[in-house]
Amino acid sequence: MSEILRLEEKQQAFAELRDIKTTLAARGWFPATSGNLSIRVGDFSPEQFTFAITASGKDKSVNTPSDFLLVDGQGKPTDHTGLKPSAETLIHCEIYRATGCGAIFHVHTVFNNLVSELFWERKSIPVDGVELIKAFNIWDEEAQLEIPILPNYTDIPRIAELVEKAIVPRVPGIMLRKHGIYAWGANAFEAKRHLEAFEFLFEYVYRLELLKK
Ligand SMILES: CSC[C@@H](O)[C@@H](O)C(=O)COP(=O)(O)O
Ligand SMILES: [Zn+2]
Repeated sequence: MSEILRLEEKQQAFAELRDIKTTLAARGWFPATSGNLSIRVGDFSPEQFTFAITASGKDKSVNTPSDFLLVDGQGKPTDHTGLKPSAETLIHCEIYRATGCGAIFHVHTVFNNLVSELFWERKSIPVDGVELIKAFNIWDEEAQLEIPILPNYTDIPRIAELVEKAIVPRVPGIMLRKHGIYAWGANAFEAKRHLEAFEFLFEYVYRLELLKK
């Protein structure tokens, strides 16, 4: 990739990340510095790719000149920078490698944490026939989904190694138990639509469970 093209693509990815970060922060989806966002830049092969990701530990409700950096497929910074990539960068690496997607957004919310615990023994969150499933481009009438849940190990590489096997082809997301959702898409627009659909469905599933009791 030429240096000029790379710089342009990097700046475009950083600008897109800033916009989505601002929008999601306004909803309160990054409490206590939680959450991370990434957008892939340039060519992709499972062996080699680059993406822009949020720096670790930042207050994601504030925009600064040092919020994002570029990393490679191993999660290592590609530029000289004092910034540390997200502590969860290796999970992004594995999702990109397994899916070839273009953007990944991760948030912690009370509803996603609650349903991850409610359905932990099942290892997936069932969603039955809700219209918003169509946001995943699934058009079957009364479609049924199972959103996979992985354990929330402290050691991120231990989680990363489970990602590829856990991915369900038509479900663009993985939940970590009592932690949060990773949602992805072909680009930032699609990843945001998927993330919003997941969060709607988690609140629906949680409230339905309460009503059934
Ligand atoms: C501060 S609690 C959340 C973190 O432990 C982590 O799960 C998270 O989502 C944010 O980590 P970060 O390294 O800023 O990307
Ligand atoms: Zn997290």
